[in-house]
Parts: sequence; C-alpha cells; structure tokens
Amino acid sequence: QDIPANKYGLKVVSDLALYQRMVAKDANMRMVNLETLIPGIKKDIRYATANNFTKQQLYRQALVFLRLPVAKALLEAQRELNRLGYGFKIFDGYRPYEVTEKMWAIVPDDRYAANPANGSGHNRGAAVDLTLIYLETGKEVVMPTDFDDFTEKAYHNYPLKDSAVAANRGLLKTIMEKHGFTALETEWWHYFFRDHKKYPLMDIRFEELDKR
Ligand SMILES: C[C@@H](N)C(=O)N[C@H](C)C(=O)O
Ligand SMILES: [Zn+2]
Repeated sequence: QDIPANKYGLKVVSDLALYQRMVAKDANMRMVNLETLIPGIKKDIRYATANNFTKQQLYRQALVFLRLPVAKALLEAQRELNRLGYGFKIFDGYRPYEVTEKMWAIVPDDRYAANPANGSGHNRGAAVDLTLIYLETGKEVVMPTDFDDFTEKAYHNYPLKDSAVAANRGLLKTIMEKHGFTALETEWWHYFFRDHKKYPLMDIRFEELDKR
C-alpha cells in the first residue's frame, strides 16, 4: 500500500479508506476497541480530560484502541494476572500522530515523549501505558510515581527503598515481558509490543475508527 510521507519523510496513514484497505489485506492491522475484547477492562484515560501533563483535553472519547495481536496479548496477560489477584488499568493505547505532535511541543524530551520526527509506538497501536489494580478492591497498586511523572523516579532502574513498590513494578514488567512486550527504561508504565515497527504510524481519530 502506498502511504504518503509527511514533512519529516515519515509514512503516516491518515486516510480511513487506506487504513481499511490495509485491514482487508491483513486482519492483524485492525485497531480493536479493547473493551470489545476485554469487557470491563479498567481505564483512566487522562488524555480525554485536562488532567494530564499537557493540561489540555487531547481525545474526545475515553477509548483504548490497539492492533489486534497487541490486544490479544494483553487479554492473555490479564488472564494470568487475574489468577494472581490483579488486573490492569489502562492509561493509553493507540494515540493519533497529531497528539504526539502536541505532546512534543510541551515536552520536547524523547526520554518522556516521542519525537514526531520518529513517531511513537502509540501511533502504531503497538504501545500501551498501564498499571496494576487489585481485583478485589479495584484500587491501583502503589507504583514508584504517578503516571507521566517525567522524573528519574519513573525509571525501571531507579533504586526503591520500599520493597513492596519494587515488587509491584517488577510484577508488571514480568507479566508484560512474558506476553511479548518490552519495557521503556524511562517510564515504568510504558510497554512496546514485539515488532511494533511493522505496524504503520497512523493519524486517524478514535471517532473515525469507532464508526460501524
Ligand atoms: C507521554 C508518555 N505517556 C509516553 O507514552 N511516552 C512515550 C515515549 C511516547 O510518547 O511514545
Ligand atoms: Zn506510552
């Protein structure tokens, strides 16, 4: 498929018809609304509110889309977590490219936000931001920092005095790695799915993807 290049020379799919043709050719390209695969999955989509580091509402809908194989891997990981008494809470999945541009304008530091000249794993529907909750109470486990805390305390190698918090961070990493995800060293909440670069960057809004 011929994907047009943007001002950085990056191929970004911004046309719904093109995306649909790609899905028709390869079902693994489909962006799945996570709730259809994991009904009741807990979410805290701060980018659909002004309560995020940009202080702007970036999404009109509090939805999570991921490519089909990524969503399926997350379902398997969630099943395993459930057996241990935990579940996931999702902060973000697929993120339209235009949102990455807005984030970069505020935090131009690629330890914490993707440079639009490269694009983000989120723009590919192949990265997810998430934490753990206790199944019984629905409450989040204590992690080293809040989501999108752009300090060294959010690094995986940050030495933690509290062994329970270290165990929580470690459990999330162990489960995610077992199911095909790789951690971002500077953000405990961010995971890439395997071969994420094989999924093209996209700039299509949730409203378009969610049309039946
Ligand atoms: C902004 C933060 N939640 C995040 O996802 N950062 C990575 C580096 C990204 O933008 O891809
Ligand atoms: Zn992320």
